[in-house]
Amino acid sequence: MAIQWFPGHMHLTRKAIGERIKDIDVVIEMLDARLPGSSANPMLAELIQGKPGLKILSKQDLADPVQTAAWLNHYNALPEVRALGLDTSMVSPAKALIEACQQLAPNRGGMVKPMRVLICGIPNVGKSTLINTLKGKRAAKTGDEAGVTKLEQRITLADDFYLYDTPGVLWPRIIVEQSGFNLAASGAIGVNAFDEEVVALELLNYLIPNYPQALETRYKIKDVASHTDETMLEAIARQRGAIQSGGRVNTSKAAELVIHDFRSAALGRVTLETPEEFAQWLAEGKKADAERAQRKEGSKKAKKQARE
Ligand SMILES: Nc1nc2c(ncn2[C@@H]2O[C@H](COP(=O)(O)OP(=O)(O)OP(=O)(O)O)[C@@H](O)[C@H]2O)c(=O)[nH]1
Repeated sequence: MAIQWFPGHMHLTRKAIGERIKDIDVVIEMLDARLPGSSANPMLAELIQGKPGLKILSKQDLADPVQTAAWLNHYNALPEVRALGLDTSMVSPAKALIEACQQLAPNRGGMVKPMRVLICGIPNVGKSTLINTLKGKRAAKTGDEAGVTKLEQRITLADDFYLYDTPGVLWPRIIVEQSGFNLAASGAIGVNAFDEEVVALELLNYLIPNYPQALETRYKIKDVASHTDETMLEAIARQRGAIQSGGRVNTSKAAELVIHDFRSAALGRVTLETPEEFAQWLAEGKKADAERAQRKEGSKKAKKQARE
């Protein structure tokens, strides 16, 4: 799925992270618990230069708790990585966050230096919400520290614990096609950048085998398993009275409804990818990407030869 990126912003963000990273002890990456793999930024690994990482699965109140546990286990099994699930219902997430960072970077010159933590995440993942909760009364915003860009803010979480917000936006180049659909369904991508009907069909394609009960309960449609994504979208349109003049079903309206119901958890708590599924999509995506690059290189060579 083609998505409009903003290379200018990206460049500034990469530069700012590059400048800041040498002073950082731990990098927090916020991920959407409904799509942890797709909301991750593969480029981050190369930017953070092997610093320990804390993955925060945000919006866990909207995600399938079984899958959130599976993703947390998956990340916690990786070296130099810890993972935490959070949502806005946690009154005081700072304690868990500080503890996890201290476990990841216990020896910083005998604890004399303060802990410096950088927080990153794709748009809409809940970064501002978490930062505002963390700020509470201890808010300290500084833009005048050497090397701190104007956009960057520093939050003092404890006397010896500083949290730096990444300036700008860090978008990945999406090589997993399914990730584009899942990001669009989650609300991370502006509505003008994708076709709602295509995204709703992909969503239904995942929900029919994985969350049939959720569809049956929400839309009062029996025998969900007998439906394809297209017949399901039509059935939802009919069920909800989304009918155009002439009696044709309004699948565009139904698509809007399905996406809204997923985002608001009216369908219940749903996760769109398991660690195993995402690993497989990623392997396929990388293979297709390499083949594309090879074809491009081949056609470049052929054009060059034709010119000579
Ligand atoms: N249900 C639920 N909604 C959340 C949670 N955290 C954030 N949200 C909602 O998600 C939306 C995006 O949250 P923000 O905090 O603005 O996300 P952001 O990552 O700062 O987004 P940008 O400002 O685009 O970078 C808002 O509507 C929040 O209310 C959560 O834990 N649970």
